[in-house]
Amino acid sequence: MAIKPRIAQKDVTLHILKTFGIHMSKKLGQNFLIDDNVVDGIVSAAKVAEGDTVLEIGPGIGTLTQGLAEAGAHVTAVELDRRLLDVLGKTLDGYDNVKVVHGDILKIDISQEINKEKYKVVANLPYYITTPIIMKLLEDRLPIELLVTMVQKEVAERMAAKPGGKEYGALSVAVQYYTEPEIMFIVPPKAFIPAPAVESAVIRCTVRTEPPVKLESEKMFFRVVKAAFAQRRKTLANTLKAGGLEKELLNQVLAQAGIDGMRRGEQLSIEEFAAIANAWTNLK
Ligand SMILES: C[S@@+](CC[C@H](N)C(=O)[O-])C[C@H]1O[C@@H](n2cnc3c(N)ncnc32)[C@H](O)[C@@H]1O
Repeated sequence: MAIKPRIAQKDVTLHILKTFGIHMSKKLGQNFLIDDNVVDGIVSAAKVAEGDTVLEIGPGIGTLTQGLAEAGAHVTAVELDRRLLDVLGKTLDGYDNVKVVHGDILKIDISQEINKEKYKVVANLPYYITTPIIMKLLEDRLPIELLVTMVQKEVAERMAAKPGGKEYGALSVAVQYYTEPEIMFIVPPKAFIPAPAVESAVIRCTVRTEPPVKLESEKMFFRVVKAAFAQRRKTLANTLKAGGLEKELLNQVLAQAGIDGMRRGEQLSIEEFAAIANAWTNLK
């Protein structure tokens, strides 16, 4: 296995970009890591051990990939930007535990690329599609045990938010339904080139083996959550009606769930959303 000069340094990254004539694409969310400590921090947050299988999304020029490979992981790295394939061929040359796949993570069939009973996802995500990527990985119920991702700090706060605050929303409920999220550390803009306008955070989401609530219908649960947060300022009674709950059933559903219809979605726990969804499913 090759041990090379670390890519996560400003001068090394600039040299590689210059050599290959690469201008970073804002459209593709290209902010490359130039801080070695951050790469090491991500690898250790993901508890990467010899022999682990890791899916990396957006390897860029291979900065984090190198850290993962040196920790002994078998890495499958999916990169959309064709221009970076030549670069990755060079920067990852000699690592026999890395496979680079050219494709769009939102479109490829991941199970075709990784055929393992359990794997980890580790990525410095392109910020323009953070939420669709995370939701796809979770909703597709891939055999992922852990997701460790760099995201905008504000998105990490929304993912990990508890009821009651303005950060708490449909993303919080969905992420916490599938996983147990923990914000691991905050990363300043200067850890990247180009420096993004916002702070970032590394969040670790441990995928649950059992859902945290018992549901009659998962579809109904997400319908209720979506309705409750579609108009955050309105009462639950109003948002549920707007979400299709017939007026005649509304009071029965709320009574059976033991929830006051004057409350707002942002105050409800996952258990309370589940109670409404189960009551609605039973009474309809
Ligand atoms: C924030 S950069 C991270 C690069 C590198 N991992 C690092 O930490 O320096 C995001 C990477 O995702 C790639 N990317 C953007 N959209 C993608 C998509 N839909 N599928 C796969 N990769 C994508 C970008 O080209 C870029 O290399």
